[in-house]
Amino acid sequence: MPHVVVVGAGPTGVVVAGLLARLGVTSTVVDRHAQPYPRPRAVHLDGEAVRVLQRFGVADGFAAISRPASGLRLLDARLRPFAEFRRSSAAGHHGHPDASLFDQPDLEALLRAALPAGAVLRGGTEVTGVPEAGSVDLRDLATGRTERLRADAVLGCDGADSTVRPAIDAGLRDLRFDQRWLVVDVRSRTPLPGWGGVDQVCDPRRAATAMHLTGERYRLEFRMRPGETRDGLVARLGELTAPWLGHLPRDDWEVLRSAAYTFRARTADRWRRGRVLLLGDAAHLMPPFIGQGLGCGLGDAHNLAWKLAAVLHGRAGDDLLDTYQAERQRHVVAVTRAAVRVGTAMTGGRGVAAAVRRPVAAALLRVPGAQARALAGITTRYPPSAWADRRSRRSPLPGTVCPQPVVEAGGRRVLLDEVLGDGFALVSAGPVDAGLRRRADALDAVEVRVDALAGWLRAGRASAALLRPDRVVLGVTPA
Ligand SMILES: O=C(O)/C=C/c1cccc(O)c1
Repeated sequence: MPHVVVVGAGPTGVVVAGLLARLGVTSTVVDRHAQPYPRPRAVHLDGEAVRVLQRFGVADGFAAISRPASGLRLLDARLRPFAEFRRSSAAGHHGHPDASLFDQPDLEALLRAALPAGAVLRGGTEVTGVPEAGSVDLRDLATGRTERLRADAVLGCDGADSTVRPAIDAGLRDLRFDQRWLVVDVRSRTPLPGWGGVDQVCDPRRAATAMHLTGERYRLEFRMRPGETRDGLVARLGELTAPWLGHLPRDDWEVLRSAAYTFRARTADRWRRGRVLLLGDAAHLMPPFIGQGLGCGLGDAHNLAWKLAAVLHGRAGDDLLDTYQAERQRHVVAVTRAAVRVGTAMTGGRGVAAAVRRPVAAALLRVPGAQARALAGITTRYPPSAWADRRSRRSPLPGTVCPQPVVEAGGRRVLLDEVLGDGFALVSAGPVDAGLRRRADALDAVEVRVDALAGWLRAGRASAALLRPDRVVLGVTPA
């Protein structure tokens, strides 16, 4: 059975290992840390990312540790909202709420507990070398013992300071954003007033972020000024947090974790050398202002797992792996630029510029469709030209992700992906042409009639769609 070494046991590493195990590829997941990383990290996933967690097998577990969020608001320096991006708590396009908030330690515990037997986690272990072909050198940090492990592929999921990235001679392209922020997780016994979403305070003197995570936990973030240190700001936490916590007796709330981060926008200039590939923060860094960093890592895992499994099982050539960076980098860079736009709105301009921003942004956001465009770049859409046949190109669906409605199966109502399984799928609400069926047969696709997809197919001028294992549309029968 093919075996992969995954470097980094954060959510992206654990999820890619789990997805590979479902596809018959075993893995060793190594991490320098013996325990999950304790500093404040990701807090938000959109519905598409939760759909990846569903594939991994923890959709219900995630629902239990998260809550749907109401969306994102921009506030002025006096905390008056001037723009709002609303999210519904109902299931959206992907069958899950469009925005969910959670505490990353809860997510890491959930993922690790659900890691399938084919994936073995080894904490307290570092990678000392990634030779080109077929193996990885490891060192146990407690004993110093070294070992060479067989690896048909190596996946660098080892974050911003990746050791795999330099091993494939990848550099980082600067997408022009560098700011120091203090990130603080707080527990408050008294519920804080709020609207259930994320508040971004657009104040060039001290931009800030505030949100309720789950239960008694809240996340607050503050831009650091030049010369400020983490310890200096932590000492002034009472003053910084006063707008949110100032009305509470001091022993009503406590700081759970705090850390200073440099929020950066970067993309690796290469994501792959041979069968050594980068995922998540090892491949891209984005500021957190639209909560998309971790979701992009999970998207990388979803995109790559089925391709790598096909290559390692000998069902596809290595050139299939070329499509990984081609598809993901373009999407992630668009998301990163959207995050930088929000960050610039929060922190840029002083005096007249800051005063003008409020009415201009409010007017712009009243234009129909402007809210969607303001966060444009977030919907996954891969360029289909490389793999869509001529007939399919008349439809806008190839390259987009199929929705996930609830369907009836075996007398139960379940989410569509549960019926489609882990491979290719042919979904229809009308005729399937012979060409698409031939393609589907060659890919061993399951065929399912899904009346709940009729509206989506009709809008896409199609009666049937062939889906990849990551539910991206490969081709259609034109209607
Ligand atoms: O766009 C949304 O609905 C949420 C954005 C978000 C989530 C978490 C953290 C953030 O800084 C923004």
